Amino acid sequence: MQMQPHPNTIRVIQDKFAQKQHFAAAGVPLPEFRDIKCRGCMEATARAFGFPFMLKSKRLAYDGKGNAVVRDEAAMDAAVEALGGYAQGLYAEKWAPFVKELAVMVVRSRDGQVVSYPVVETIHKDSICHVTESPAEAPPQALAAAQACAERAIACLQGAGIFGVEMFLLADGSILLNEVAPRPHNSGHYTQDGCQTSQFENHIRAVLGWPLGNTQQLAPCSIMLNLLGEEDGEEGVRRAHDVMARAYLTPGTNVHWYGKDGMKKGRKVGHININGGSRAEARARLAALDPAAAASLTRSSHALAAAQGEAGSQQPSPQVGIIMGSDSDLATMKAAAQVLAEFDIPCEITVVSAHRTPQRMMDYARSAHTRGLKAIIAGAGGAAHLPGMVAAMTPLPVIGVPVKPAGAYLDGLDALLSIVQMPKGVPVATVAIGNAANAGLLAVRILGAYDPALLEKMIAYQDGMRTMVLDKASKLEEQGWEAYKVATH
Ligand SMILES: Nc1cncn1[C@@H]1O[C@H](COP(=O)(O)O)[C@@H](O)[C@H]1O
Repeated sequence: MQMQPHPNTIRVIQDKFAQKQHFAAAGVPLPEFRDIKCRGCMEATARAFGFPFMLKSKRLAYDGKGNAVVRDEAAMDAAVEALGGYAQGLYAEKWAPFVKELAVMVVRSRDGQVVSYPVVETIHKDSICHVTESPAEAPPQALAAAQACAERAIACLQGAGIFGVEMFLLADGSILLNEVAPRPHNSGHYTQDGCQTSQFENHIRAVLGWPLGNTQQLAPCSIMLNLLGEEDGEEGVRRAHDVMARAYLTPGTNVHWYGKDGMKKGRKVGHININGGSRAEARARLAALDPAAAASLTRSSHALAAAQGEAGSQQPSPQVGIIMGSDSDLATMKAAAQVLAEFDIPCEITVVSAHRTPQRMMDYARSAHTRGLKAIIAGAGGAAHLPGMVAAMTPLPVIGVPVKPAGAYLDGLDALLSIVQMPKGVPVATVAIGNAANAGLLAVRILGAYDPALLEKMIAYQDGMRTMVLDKASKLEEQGWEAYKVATH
């Protein structure tokens, strides 16, 4: 016999205050909340929660609608009015100082079986979901807590179908449930191309009483980019089409265009799903479509690192990327890394070949600025196209190092000319053949222009160089040219 949904289900789900009371009774972690019926309730809430606190409409609230931040006493009446007055049905929630917003799609069968999808991070723009990334970048314990919280919340409801569970990740790694949407949800759109069974299929399966589908993610990282109208009318359509045109050129990418009538600023008109073989690859692909969206993920990574006390527990993020066409260039290129180490500048170093790994070069160049790099040092020998091609695809400064490979016929002149002869519009700062140390020093100067402490170190370095030359000059003058021995360095 198939179970029917409980007759109260719709009421409980649509009334968010009732829904939260229900979750609280089931022990789901929630921000503190209270019913708001009058001005006196608002004043009591302000005393209990302090400012700011959230005022929420019990019904019909989504995409930032039906929510108001109450920042101080003077803002109380305006917030109530903005949500339609006390008679509308309001409740207040204590402010949750979250590090990230997480979400889990949970599917519940008619007989109460609950299956969940991976935990995603959601990033909002003007209170509308803009980007999701799965799996969310968060400590494993926090991911497990979010998954358990979402499943527990949905298990205690009585409806069948798919539910979007939105949560807050706090700085101490704990989870609070924010909202539950009883329907396919934006934070589950990635499942269409990123998981074994999409949220839509699982919704139908659950409602019909069919077996629930496998929720496993197919790629190591899946990102969803919402296409939000950037402008009203034709200009908005043109801009959305520009993003889609780039998506069609980007591997691992699927475009979903809703074909809605008309275009309005801020309106959801489609979404793009991106799969990547790694988080870095998926983010690089996103950066090729929408650099600002990719930057929002980078900012979120930094916020998490800061919350975890990055200084003590983790490596600082690299400021300079050193790349080279082959590991055979390392003997030359390591001088750049040595200089950066001398100046305490964290760097990353790897092999990227313009000819042997062109896709890797594109991914690297396009994601570099979103990952927090400030400059790139690129070295190669022979037909050394790496620095120029990277410069074509990154807004960061690129310093080229012409390498003279062992046994080369042209003594590195081929590499020098390949790197230095860039067309107007795409600059590569080129150092002398084999002089990777100078590339390192130039990177230090670029960073130092905006970092007074680093600038001081550079001044000290130059002072040290001057003192060293003056010492040598006086020794040469003292000892005479016949006795003087040139120190090797
Ligand atoms: N131009 C280029 C593209 N891919 C590798 N190279 C360069 O080819 C030279 C020889 O590489 P290998 O030693 O791997 O044969 C290296 O200097 C390397 O930068």
